[in-house]
Amino acid sequence: MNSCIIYNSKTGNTKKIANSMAKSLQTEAYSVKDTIDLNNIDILFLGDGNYGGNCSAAMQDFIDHKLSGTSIKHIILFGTYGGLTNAMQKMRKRLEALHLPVVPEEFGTKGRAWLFINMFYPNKHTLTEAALFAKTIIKTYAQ
Ligand SMILES: Cc1cc2nc3c(=O)[nH]c(=O)nc-3n(C[C@H](O)[C@H](O)[C@H](O)COP(=O)(O)O)c2cc1C
Repeated sequence: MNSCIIYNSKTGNTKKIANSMAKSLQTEAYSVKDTIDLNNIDILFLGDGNYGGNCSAAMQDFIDHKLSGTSIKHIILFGTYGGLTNAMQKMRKRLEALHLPVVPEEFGTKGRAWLFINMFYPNKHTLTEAALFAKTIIKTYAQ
């Protein structure tokens, strides 16, 4: 089964998580703004930050216009946030509204925001957790 990691990241936190997952799966992480060939992808990891309680406009556009009609079998959400996971919840609702195959498991973690908030996140520990999460997902769904 082929997997792919796609993220949006305005200040770099979600990108770090995406890259850690990619390293553990020996693949690459792509920005949502890249031109990505979604053919032959079975498992898609999709991640973003939380910006005012929602994911980015770029991610909203990607979900709404790029995923329907592909043969993706499982979509796994991940994200970073200052305090709340509501952007991930909105991503999930958006995917579900389009009947896209988002799985229950997700990975969310704190990301550095505004000066001293979550100053040391993501860190070595959370990056390792993200890598382990990605590996567990592949074991679960790549059958
Ligand atoms: C413009 C902006 C708005 C944000 N709004 C929220 C918010 O409403 N709730 C929250 O928990 N975090 C909020 N944050 C914090 C980010 O979600 C957090 O720093 C996240 O790790 C950013 O991901 P990124 O570095 O990949 O862009 C905001 C950050 C920015 C820059």
